[in-house]
Amino acid sequence: MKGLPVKTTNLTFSINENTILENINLNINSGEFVCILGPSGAGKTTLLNALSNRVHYGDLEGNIYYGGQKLSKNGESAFAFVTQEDIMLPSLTPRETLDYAGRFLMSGETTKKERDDRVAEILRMLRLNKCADTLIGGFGKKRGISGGERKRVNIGMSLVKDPQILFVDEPTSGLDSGTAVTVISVLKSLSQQGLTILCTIHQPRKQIFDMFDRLILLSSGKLVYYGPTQRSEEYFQQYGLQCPKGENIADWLIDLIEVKNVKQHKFLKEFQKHKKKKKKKTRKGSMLKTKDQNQIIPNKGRRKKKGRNTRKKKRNHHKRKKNSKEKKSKTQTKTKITKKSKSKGAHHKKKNNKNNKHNSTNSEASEASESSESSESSESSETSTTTEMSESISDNDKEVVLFKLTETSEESDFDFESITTGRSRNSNTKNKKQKKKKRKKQRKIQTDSVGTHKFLDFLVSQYQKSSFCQKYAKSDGDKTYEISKPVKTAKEFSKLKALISRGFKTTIREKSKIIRVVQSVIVALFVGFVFFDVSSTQDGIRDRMGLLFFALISNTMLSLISVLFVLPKEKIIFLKESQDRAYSTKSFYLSKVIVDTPFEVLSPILFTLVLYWTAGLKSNVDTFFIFMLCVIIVGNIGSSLGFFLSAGSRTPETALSIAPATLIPILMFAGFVVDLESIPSALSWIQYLDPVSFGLGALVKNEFTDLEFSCLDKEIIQGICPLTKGEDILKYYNYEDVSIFWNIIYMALFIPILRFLGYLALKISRKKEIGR
Ligand SMILES: Nc1ncnc2c1ncn2[C@@H]1O[C@H](COP(=O)(O)OP(=O)(O)OP(=O)(O)O)[C@@H](O)[C@H]1O
Repeated sequence: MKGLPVKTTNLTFSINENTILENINLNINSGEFVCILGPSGAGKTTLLNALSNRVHYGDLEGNIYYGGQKLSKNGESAFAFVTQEDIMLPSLTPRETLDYAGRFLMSGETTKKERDDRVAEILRMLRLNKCADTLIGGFGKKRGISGGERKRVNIGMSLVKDPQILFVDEPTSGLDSGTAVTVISVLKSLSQQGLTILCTIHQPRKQIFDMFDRLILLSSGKLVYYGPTQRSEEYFQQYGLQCPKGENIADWLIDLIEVKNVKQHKFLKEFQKHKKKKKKKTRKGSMLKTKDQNQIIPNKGRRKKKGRNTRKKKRNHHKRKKNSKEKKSKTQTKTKITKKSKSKGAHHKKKNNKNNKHNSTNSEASEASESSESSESSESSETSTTTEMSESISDNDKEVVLFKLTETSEESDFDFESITTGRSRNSNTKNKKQKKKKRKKQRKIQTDSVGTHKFLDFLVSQYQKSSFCQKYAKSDGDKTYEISKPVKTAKEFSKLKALISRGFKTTIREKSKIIRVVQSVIVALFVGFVFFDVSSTQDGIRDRMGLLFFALISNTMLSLISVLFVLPKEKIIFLKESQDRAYSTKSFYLSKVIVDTPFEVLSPILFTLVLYWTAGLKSNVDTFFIFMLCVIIVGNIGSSLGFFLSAGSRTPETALSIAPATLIPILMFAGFVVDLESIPSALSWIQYLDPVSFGLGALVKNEFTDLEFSCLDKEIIQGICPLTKGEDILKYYNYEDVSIFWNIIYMALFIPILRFLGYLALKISRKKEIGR
């Protein structure tokens, strides 16, 4: 396996001015196993989608390079995406699933033997040999292979085309911890074989977390950390943020960066403590020792704080005196240092720049420089950390705000100490009312995310300046890779053949269409016995018309419903495979029509054979075949309508709920329920959009022509039997001028029209869902 490196520069993604990803710089080497971690809504999936060219909405800015190149037209063949949902056909086995994926995605020149070998290799790599020939199951069918095995089949489907980068969305979701470990270890072994793998993950246990080479830590679309997974803990330690012993580092990291986390004050407290500790130590001696002019900034801040701290002064006169003295001395010191450090600061800056240059050209040296920074922090560790913080303060207003949080708190009641300890600073105040008021305010502050946002901004800007960022996110990175040539997949006709073969296999195994055939026989038997040997009396006229109407409507409904229960689910698979450019919409749609049609011919034939003779309709060969033809056409209209509704609906549920709304006008305007002559002229045009109205016209004319009727005694009115000739009946019901031939043609025209509309709906749906 040959992996490809991925590099992003200032990747920013926004939807309607809402920034989802902000300035993401990454440099992922080939063969690395990278984990994207962050709280819910952090932008993990969006980042994965952006990297895999799956965002077809919003504004994507910045650059993405795959193997040093921007994405070319055919470049997508270099990567594969494993969706969070295991979308696959339940009535296929893992081996068949991978084989069909191979027929769509592998090179058109691949022989069957090569494809079989590749499938066998993937089954072995993913440890799926045991269940290779078991039906996948699930998805409304009986249970088949396990959840972990399904996940691995899902991964396997992406591997058939031999990608260089694999994007995996939440591979462990819905799996128990043991199965999750198995899935991740399979991915790890793939990355060890050279494949670059990026995956989003939710709350991984330690064992899983440790398997990743690199960690992308996101919060609110911002990069908080990108670097080696194993060094993430060490990175945050330098800010006094320490994962408690025994706590899962991944959980701790998510808690740390979650903006709305009310527990966040815990980290602020840690951070505050750390800052104060460093400040104290720095104050003791580092001020004069340091050569960096930036270090005077905290003192500047402190000076301001003291100037503003009027309440404290009132409370403690003695303290105020001391403070005033300190202030004086600090101001003097500041002046001294500013003068002294002007030249030395410039020198130091130069030195830093030099180091940075060195870092970017030599990764080993960069490591050294980075560890020198860490050792700086261990040697005079406190000094170094304070330096980093003060740099951030002086360089960026945002951080100044962060540092001011405690200072301004005394004015604005933003009191970290009281937040973190839960005790009021004015604990000596005896006024209970005041205390109560204060506690109320504190509770409000705890849930306020302003502070945590600033805390996050601090972490983000701190990361931007860190050597980790220079080394892992912004460096030139891996140069040892080879870009595979885009794969030219099989011809569309071969894919159509594969789709038809898959369609017949799944239709027969799922028995959906078999059920449709059986249903039509049962319905025909039932209706045949209700109308058994329909009479030729006056009552028989209405019965015959009812029977003809019912034959048409029942076939429309049965075929419509049989499609609605199957196609929307297959549409999900179609959309998934279209993302991978497996085949064209035309091929999929055509294969569905080809697989559906034989069942939609067989069912009406069996229906007619059973019903026609049971009910005792006109015994004439022509009449029989015209009846059969009309029922076949109407059955196919029902399935075409089902295709249209399924293709145009987003979910199977929507398609099912729209179906009755389309059937009601078909029933109303067919000409049996309501006399079409009596319909208001404003609505009467609808009958021409009702295929059943044409069908009923053809069948009534077909049945009643040349048929003789008699009267029972009770039906004779004033000694006359009103309707004895079929022609009189046709005249009475306004079917006299109907042409059987043209009515059948008009009715049959609905099939191509609805099929075409279905195709358009599917194309539009594909465009909407996947952007092409
Ligand atoms: N199409 C969209 N339109 C509007 N907002 C969107 C869209 N897609 C994502 N977002 C928003 O972008 C943010 C990031 O979403 P994303 O799904 O990438 O987060 P996530 O980290 O993967 O979350 P989770 O772990 O819960 O899946 C969310 O606030 C989400 O509401």
